[in-house]
Amino acid sequence: MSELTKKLFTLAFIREGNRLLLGYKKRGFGQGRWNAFGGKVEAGETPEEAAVREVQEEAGVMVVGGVEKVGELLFTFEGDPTAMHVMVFSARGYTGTPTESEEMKPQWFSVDSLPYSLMWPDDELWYPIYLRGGKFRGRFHFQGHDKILSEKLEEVQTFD
Ligand SMILES: COc1nc(N)nc2c1ncn2[C@H]1C[C@H](O)[C@@H](COP(=O)(O)OP(=O)(O)OP(=O)(O)O)O1
Repeated sequence: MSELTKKLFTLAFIREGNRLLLGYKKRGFGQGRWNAFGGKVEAGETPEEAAVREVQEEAGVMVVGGVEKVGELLFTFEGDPTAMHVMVFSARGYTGTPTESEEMKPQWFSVDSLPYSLMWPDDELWYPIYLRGGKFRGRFHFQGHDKILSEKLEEVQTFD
């Protein structure tokens, strides 16, 4: 079996009570889907620093008080030797007004009516854990970008 190369990404949430800020991805990977904010971790950055930077670049708001890690996900795609290792964070606070960027169009959603049919198919499996304050670790193997062939998801207390 061939070796997988793992690339590190972030995904970060801005949440205010019962509403969650998502962005409509206008270009690139995941184009046409609503998602949290994130991208590649650059050389010399910690995942936390990358998460804060991506939120600022994509949603136009500044994270205040840092980010808390809430999840760790591994995505693999049939026929693709590169796995996406995604660290999921929740911002402790933010300042500023969400503003459309070249990559994302931000919009607030009620946590009770998230647009799951327009999001990645894995999201409706792990979002409920995040939304009730839990932490999780999961892996999802895709055929194309629409079909999950296999999955493993667990709620965890810590990430050590
Ligand atoms: C496969 O399922 C996925 N579900 C969810 N919810 N999010 C995913 C999934 N696969 C990837 N992602 C996330 C991880 C990252 O936040 C983005 C992809 O990052 P992107 O390619 O946009 O990285 P950037 O550094 O912003 O890229 P460019 O600046 O080169 O456009 O999707």
